[in-house]
Amino acid sequence: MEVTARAPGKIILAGEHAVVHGCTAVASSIDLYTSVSLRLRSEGEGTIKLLNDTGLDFSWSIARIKEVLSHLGSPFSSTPTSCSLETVKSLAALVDEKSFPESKIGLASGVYAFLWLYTSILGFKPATVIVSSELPVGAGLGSSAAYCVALSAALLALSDSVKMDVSQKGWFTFKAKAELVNKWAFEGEKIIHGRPSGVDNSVSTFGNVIKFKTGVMTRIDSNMPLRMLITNTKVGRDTKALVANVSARKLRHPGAMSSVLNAIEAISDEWSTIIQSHAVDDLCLSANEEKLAELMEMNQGLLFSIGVSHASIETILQTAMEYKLASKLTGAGGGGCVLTLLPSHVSGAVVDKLVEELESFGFQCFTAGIGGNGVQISFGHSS
Ligand SMILES: Nc1ncnc2c1ncn2[C@@H]1O[C@H](COP(=O)(O)OP(=O)(O)O)[C@@H](O)[C@H]1O
Ligand SMILES: C[C@@](O)(CCOP(=O)(O)O)CC(=O)O
Ligand SMILES: [Mg+2]
Repeated sequence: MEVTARAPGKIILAGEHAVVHGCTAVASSIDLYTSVSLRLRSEGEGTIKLLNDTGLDFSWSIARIKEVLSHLGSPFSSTPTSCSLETVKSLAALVDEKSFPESKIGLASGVYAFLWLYTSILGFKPATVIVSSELPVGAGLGSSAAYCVALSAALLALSDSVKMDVSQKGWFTFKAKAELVNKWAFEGEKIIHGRPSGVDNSVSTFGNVIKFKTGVMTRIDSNMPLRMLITNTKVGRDTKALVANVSARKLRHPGAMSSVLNAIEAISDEWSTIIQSHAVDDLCLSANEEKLAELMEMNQGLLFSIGVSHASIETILQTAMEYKLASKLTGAGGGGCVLTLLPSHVSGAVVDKLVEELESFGFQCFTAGIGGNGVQISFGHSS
């Protein structure tokens, strides 16, 4: 029995970090996916195997995994449950038994999340799991959420508690279980991020453009053609550390930080109003695009003030400014990706020139479809 699940990455248009502290963010799915193929194997082959296009290749015997985790009473697929610190330590011990390549040590938390989601949802069934991704990992495009969402969807599709019609052909949305997928993915994100807001797993599960505040997601019908250039600084960073640094700054300067976070929330609210409005003509559209550009500049300034920008991000902002284009970091910052708004009047030739200049610094530029599908599954399909 085999299933493949694919889940999209995301861009945060406004409100990253502030959303962790209860303020509104606006985010959109993008058409770059992480895919997870899960094949259950016969009981004779007593291992759980994880193959990953990031270069990881691990296999654990079922007997060893049971020894460490069976006291937890899994599977409990219908009850998304947090992984305790003590259990994370046990998972780390399982991973430490394998020779983990030093250069990939940042991926260890992804493997802990895998072991937690796998055993909680499927128990101790032998299987091979293959992960592949079109998303840069650790670059602000929500690779961690896409990974947790795709993993949760594939595991739930083959779990005993979910009865699926496995004869369905092609990709389809997992509507009936999307809420459950989202909740499990959030538990995986907690292992990777420490304190996720839930915006990334929600937009990856449900797709489209969303507004998100204190765990509540509202779908937004965007009536604006949104074009963004995405530039990857290729500077590695870790969301968990950046989120923790912002929380520490908030503890040191509660009054100032609360004003900054509220200002970011006002920007998110204005973003959502503008993109839902109908521009009656080109003049009105470009006025709206100018407002969004200003909001991006302000959001970036506020993100700088909470300590999550980076010299590489500033270089991109300045370069795009020479073309009168506004940018902001997206995701946790500290490196990772930057969004540059491409208003409708900007020609392909101008974009090409900007891309050439940015790539001459060693950055990588691309565009992506904004606001498409959420998680989808397909039976008997290999990615
Ligand atoms: N394809 C994947 N395989 C294994 N782990 C992954 C994968 N994608 C993401 N991760 C996990 O997510 C982490 C990166 O997440 P994060 O720092 O939140 O950045 P982002 O979500 O912006 O890419 C990685 O270090 C790893 O633990
Ligand atoms: C910084 C934050 O707002 C977004 C993090 O996104 P990413 O992991 O950098 O793609 C954290 C969160 O909302 O959980
Ligand atoms: Mg992440």
